[in-house]
Amino acid sequence: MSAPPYDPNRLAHCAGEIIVNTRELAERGWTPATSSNFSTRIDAGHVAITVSGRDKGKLTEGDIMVVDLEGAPVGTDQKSSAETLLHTQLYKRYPDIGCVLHTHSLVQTVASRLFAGMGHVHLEGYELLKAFVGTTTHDVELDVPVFANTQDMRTLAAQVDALLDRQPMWGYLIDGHGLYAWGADMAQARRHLEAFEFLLACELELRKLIPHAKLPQN
Ligand SMILES: CSCCC(=O)C(=O)COP(=O)(O)O
Ligand SMILES: [Zn+2]
Repeated sequence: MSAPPYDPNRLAHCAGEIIVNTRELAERGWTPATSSNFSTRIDAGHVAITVSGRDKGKLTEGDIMVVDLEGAPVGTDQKSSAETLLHTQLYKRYPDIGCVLHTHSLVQTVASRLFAGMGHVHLEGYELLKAFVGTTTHDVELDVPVFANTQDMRTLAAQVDALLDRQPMWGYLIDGHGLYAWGADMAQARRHLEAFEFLLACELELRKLIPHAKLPQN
């Protein structure tokens, strides 16, 4: 049997990191009904990613596989996440990106529905905006895009790419679906994911407390 085109020790490290972090996110209820998918970069041309359809709260090493940056399986006939292209497009575009996380929390899903018509969720004035790399003050405005859901990942990936050409971002929502967030490594991607979750929850809570508040126009 020939040696794999990546470092197996690095794959084992990536798989361990995905398993531990995914279990923690699953315990929060952010990965219901086998939803969500997770990946980390192995090297310049390979990504460790969850196998499609697995219970993300019960992942073991056999539930993590390798794909190349085109999303094709490497050294396995397992089927990678149905949303693999949404991961690999980020690794391909940004050599410094090391981790992509996708979850389906209640907050993310409700916010995606509420703000879909606007095309984004407008955030401003929150101290927690400083959790996003490159933001050093609360005094900034951030629009979290909301894309229409589709089963056509090539189309969605092209839409994400087109927006990334115009606006840097650390994550986006998909309507009625969930959130994508990414970062240089697992810790940074998790920080971004948790910041999005908290800030979206704040926006939903504000609308409960002030039911007649106008949704932002921008
Ligand atoms: C039952 S969840 C529907 C698919 C989805 O949105 C998801 O995140 C999980 O898909 P995967 O193929 O990565 O398991
Ligand atoms: Zn999903």
